[in-house]
Amino acid sequence: MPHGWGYGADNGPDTWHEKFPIANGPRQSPIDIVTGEAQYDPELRPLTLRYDPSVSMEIINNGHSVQVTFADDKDTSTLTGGPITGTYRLKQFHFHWGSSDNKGSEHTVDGKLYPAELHLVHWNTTYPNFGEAGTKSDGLAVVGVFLEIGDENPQLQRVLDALDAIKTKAVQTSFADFDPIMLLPSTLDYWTYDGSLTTPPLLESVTWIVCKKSISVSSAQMEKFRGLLFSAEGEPECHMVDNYRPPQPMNDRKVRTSSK
Ligand SMILES: NS(=O)(=O)c1ccc(C(=O)NCC(=O)NCCc2c[nH]cn2)cc1
Ligand SMILES: [Cu+2]
Ligand SMILES: [Zn+2]
Repeated sequence: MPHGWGYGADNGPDTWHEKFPIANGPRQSPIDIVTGEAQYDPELRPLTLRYDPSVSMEIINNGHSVQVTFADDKDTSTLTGGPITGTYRLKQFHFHWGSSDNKGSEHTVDGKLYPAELHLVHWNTTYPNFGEAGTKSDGLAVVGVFLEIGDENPQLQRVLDALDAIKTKAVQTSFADFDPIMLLPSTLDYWTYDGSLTTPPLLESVTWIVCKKSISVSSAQMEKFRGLLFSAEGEPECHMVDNYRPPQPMNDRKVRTSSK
């Protein structure tokens, strides 16, 4: 996957518009969630996440994040309900994090940055595959979960224990029987808005569903994420940190919330 974008000074978020002009589009992500302006919508349904751990496949360092991929050729791991209609299939989850505990999330809440953010990426099964869905305004749905410094999170530990095997870019290893439901907070109240992928190609095809409740991560666990490298084996080491895009203009969008 030879391409130039990244999070450095010369290829970071402020340069992405050069190759991806949609970076200045009307429905870009992430955003700052202004809680006082979020509108309660009684028509929003509860999220229904039905995940089957047997379809987790690999864990990959793709040069931007650590990603766990799922077999998505059947309706085995799905998202329904919430703000979406129809069935969306889980394709992958990944994280964004900072070089220190005071930053790292992509979405912010009343200006607050969290140390990390988990993204569970789903695509609308009315389209034939993820690639096609990515070109449709209702093609993708990403569930975002904030990580907050606190107790060590045992559910995360299995992901973190795999990181030593995928330290450098483009390395992957098998990662079977992982149930991402274990990574979700206890209650699934959420904010939702129409947005985009937060990395190139920045496609404006994402219904964002950001959980109000965070999950815990210890500072020591955060250090494990920071041990990953953006760089490939044999290249000068560049630690994978601050792989987050800052909040983008809201323009004329509204954030709705599932609870008062
Ligand atoms: N942060 S986020 O908004 O949740 C998100 C951002 C990008 C993608 C994506 O799917 N992006 C193209 C792609 O196919 N990405 C994998 C292949 C790849 C790219 N670079 C290295 N491997 C999915 C979710
Ligand atoms: Cu890439
Ligand atoms: Zn992401």
